[in-house]
Amino acid sequence: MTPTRPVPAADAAASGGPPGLDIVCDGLVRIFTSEGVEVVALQGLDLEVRRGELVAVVGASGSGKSTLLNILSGLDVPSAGSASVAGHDLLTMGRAERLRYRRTTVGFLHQQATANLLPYLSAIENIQLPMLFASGQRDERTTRAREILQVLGIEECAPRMLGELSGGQQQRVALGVALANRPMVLLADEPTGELDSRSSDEVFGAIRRANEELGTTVVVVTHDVHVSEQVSRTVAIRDGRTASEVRRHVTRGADGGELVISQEYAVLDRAGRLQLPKAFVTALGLRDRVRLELEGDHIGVWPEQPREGQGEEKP
Ligand SMILES: Nc1ncnc2c1ncn2[C@@H]1O[C@H](COP(=O)(O)OP(=O)(O)OP(=O)(O)O)[C@@H](O)[C@H]1O
Repeated sequence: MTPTRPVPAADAAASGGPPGLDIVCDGLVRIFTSEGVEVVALQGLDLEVRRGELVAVVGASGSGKSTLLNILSGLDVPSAGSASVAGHDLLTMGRAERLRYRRTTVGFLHQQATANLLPYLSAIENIQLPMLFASGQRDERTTRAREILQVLGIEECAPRMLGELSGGQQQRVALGVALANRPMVLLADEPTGELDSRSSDEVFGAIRRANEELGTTVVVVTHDVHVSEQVSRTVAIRDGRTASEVRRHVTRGADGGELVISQEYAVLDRAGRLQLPKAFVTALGLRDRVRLELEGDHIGVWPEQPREGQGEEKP
């Protein structure tokens, strides 16, 4: 399900990142201070995304999803840890590199289409606008904008003003703006959050085509189960850490039809920590300490038992 395609031109020259990986976050920490109170939004988050992958990020409100996207987009800087995107070190890059990075390496799609669009420009003019800040001739910009409109399935919208477009069409034009400078990575924050299910399908279909036909690596934050179930990897964030992952692949069933197999994994960080799923913790009443036992090919986890003859352990 994860295609391998040509690297987008805008950042093909970027070097220094691990081969085949577009995003690498290691022990990422972001602490906000608000009115003297510290809020730890990310507490040692690890994440790797391969070139050309389409990954969904899910998690409860306040778990740190937007904080992660803001860091990956170059808008915000982490407090500690390391993060690199397409070979750019997000902690150490200077102002000029950060500006170039935000213009050409990453594209950002917001929940509200209007955040990416100017109402007094047509759809194609909106898509051409970010290209003015990168290199290229006028003809080249027009050709590329038309190609993008075609990939996103909205060629007929080229001359229309925003008021003449449906919500789903506006969001696809906004996606075109995010893709205008051929970014290596597209970051989308709840891109279907304000749309009905038909428009949501159209927008997510356009994101998939950008991933498959333009080779753009995509990270999409979503609460939309319909979206997260359509990607090969969904990463769940809990309390500022990547807690678990669902991987899906398509196989053939006994009747020859397509069968989607999905498997949930807990994420083990470099220090050996993992978060047990809440349902498992509740089912066995686990708390404070658990007993571990190494078996031949797995580890057993048991609730702590009072020691024989001693009853409850004293503090
Ligand atoms: N600028 C800020 N100042 C102080 N605290 C912040 C700031 N930005 C985020 N936070 C806090 O950091 C935590 C993570 O917030 P974040 O917006 O990343 O969560 P989220 O998973 O995107 O939530 P939602 O799904 O509601 O958008 C929250 O406790 C939030 O209140």
